[in-house]
Amino acid sequence: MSAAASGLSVAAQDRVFRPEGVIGATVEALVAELASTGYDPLVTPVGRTAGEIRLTGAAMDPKAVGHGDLFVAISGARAHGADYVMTALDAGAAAVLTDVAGAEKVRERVGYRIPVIEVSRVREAAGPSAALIYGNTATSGPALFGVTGTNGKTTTTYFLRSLLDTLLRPHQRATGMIGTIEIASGDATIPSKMTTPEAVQLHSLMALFREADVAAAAMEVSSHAISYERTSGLFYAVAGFTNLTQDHLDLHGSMEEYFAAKAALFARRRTRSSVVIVDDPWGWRMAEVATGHVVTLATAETPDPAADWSVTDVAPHLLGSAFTLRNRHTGESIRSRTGLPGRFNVANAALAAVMVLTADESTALGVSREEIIAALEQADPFTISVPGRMQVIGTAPAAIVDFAHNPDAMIRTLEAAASTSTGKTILVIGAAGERDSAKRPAMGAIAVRMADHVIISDDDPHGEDPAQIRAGLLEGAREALAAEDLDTTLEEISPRLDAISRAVEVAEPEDTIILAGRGHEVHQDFAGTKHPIDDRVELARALRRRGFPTADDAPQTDPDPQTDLDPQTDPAPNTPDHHRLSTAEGGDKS
Ligand SMILES: CC(=O)N[C@H]1[C@@H](OP(=O)(O)OP(=O)(O)OC[C@H]2O[C@@H](n3ccc(=O)[nH]c3=O)[C@H](O)[C@@H]2O)O[C@H](CO)[C@@H](O)[C@@H]1O[C@H](C)C(=O)N[C@@H](C)C(=O)N[C@H](CCC(=O)O)C(=O)O
Ligand SMILES: Nc1ncnc2c1ncn2[C@@H]1O[C@H](COP(=O)(O)OP(=O)(O)OP(=O)(O)O)[C@@H](O)[C@H]1O
Repeated sequence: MSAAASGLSVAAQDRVFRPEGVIGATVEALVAELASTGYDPLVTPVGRTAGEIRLTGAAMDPKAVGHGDLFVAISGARAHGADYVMTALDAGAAAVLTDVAGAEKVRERVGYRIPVIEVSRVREAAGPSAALIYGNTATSGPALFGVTGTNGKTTTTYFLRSLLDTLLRPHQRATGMIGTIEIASGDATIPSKMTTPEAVQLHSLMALFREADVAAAAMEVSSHAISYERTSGLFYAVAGFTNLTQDHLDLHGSMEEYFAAKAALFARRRTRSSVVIVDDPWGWRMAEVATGHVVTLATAETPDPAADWSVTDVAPHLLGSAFTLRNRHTGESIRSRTGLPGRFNVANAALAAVMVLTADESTALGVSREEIIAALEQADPFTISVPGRMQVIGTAPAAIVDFAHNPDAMIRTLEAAASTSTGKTILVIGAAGERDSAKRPAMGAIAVRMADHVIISDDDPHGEDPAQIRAGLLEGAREALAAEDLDTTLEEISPRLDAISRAVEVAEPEDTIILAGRGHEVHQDFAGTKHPIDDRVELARALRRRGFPTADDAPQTDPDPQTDLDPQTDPAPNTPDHHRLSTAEGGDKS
């Protein structure tokens, strides 16, 4: 089943993408579990048999509640979930887990019609509660591979799943994936709302995976998810770290706190093994604070010889690169490749490879080391297309849609363009509103330093004035232009559709066009109104208009250019566009 095709709302898809044979737990058992793990629960029972009520699911969004669910009502930034208890009750909620304020609200709204379990740390208690209901333990499976880091999570997760699939398919075992773009259990998929879902959904997915005989799953773990306790009660076979650079400082405050949030994933109680890229000091620090089995990986051009694994002999291979993985201790040497452009994709592929090689030592994946090496060397698991990640839309000029929306990702992407382009690099860039505004001038400066023609346009303004966001980027760009004697062409063009047309208009066949920042996204959010626009579709259309060739798998376009963007306040539920959807709930890519 593809719930994505079913036309259901996103919350409804969460509700149907559930395991069927959940034995569940009684309210009494849940209260005992929470008491024994230090949550000090207070229960408001409804009659003498309340403890016997069996909970067979859990949900945090009242619209995702199903019959027999524990409704977890949290106090959010804008509302308290308990304000919506009536919706949950109508949908069949069997008990509520909430805090003291929530318990009061439940009493006010529905009296004593439903048992209420009151704890002080609801988000933290949600994980173990859902784990008990869905029967998840540290060893219940599937083998989980978690990836965190500022950039590269989505790509590495796709690489991991592709490698796991190559290994497990011959054994008739399925794989799963949880991340920014989609959630997949074998062949069934639903679009994602968040990079890392709430704990209640994660635990439901683990049970669903087991029902679908999913032996291993790859998942992205955002720093938000760690800070908001979404991964509570989950246990990873291997956790991987890509890198740490400036982003999300509006949530974490400082790089130190951002680092600390990520570091929590690499604790022994969360993961059996950790694989850490140590190309910079943050990586080495992560390897130092990680507890349990820690494996280090160096992927830089001059790899740190102290790392356990290193990447060497990187050479061009089609649009991507071939590379060798060497183990310092065993002398093992594995030649593999990735079809995705950019040196950073070698790092992502190497991380996926070493995570699976590491799991082989500690987890019963059921495949031999020889099979893993054969897959890496011969099956090309990293030559896949990842939606909106260095996605090649045109060939002459090279025309790429990428998700780079922070300074480091921009540098990496523009470096990749410079290394393959013989002509000029034309960049379209914007920045999201209401998110980490400190990074805008830095992004503007990087743009004019590294591209030849920069078009500053809009990303998702959210509630902010788009002109003010562009001004932040322009400020950094103009300062760099003035101070560094650059001869970059700088333009400001809004709306984005015009910026895309302009980029193609000024391009020659030997040039490279990069549309950065929006990747797979298909709507722009202007103050809560969704304007449909897909960079991949619009770029393909503009290229065809000028008679330029498009890549074999570029989106097909109709002959009429998309012009007026229809305001759409309730986006299509099946768009692979969590940022736009999640914006309606208060968050997105920042
Ligand atoms: C900033 C943040 O993380 N916000 C999360 C937070 O929202 P909030 O505090 O604003 O909650 P709220 O809107 O006040 O609602 C509280 C409760 O009332 C319920 N409610 C609320 C309003 C309503 O009309 N009806 C209703 O039922 C909500 O379902 C919720 O249970 O709690 C909500 C419920 O769990 C989350 O869904 C929401 O994540 C939103 C979707 C989000 O987008 N967060 C972003 C920042 C995020 O987590 N991003 C990372 C990736 C970042 C990256 O790497 O790019 C991610 O993992 O996705
Ligand atoms: N290893 C890497 N190092 C630096 N930049 C990278 C790396 N991998 C990808 N990027 C850049 O970051 C962008 C986002 O990549 P990806 O979606 O894989 O990362 P992510 O961590 O999931 O991002 P987000 O958290 O914003 O969803 C890419 O489009 C590319 O420009």
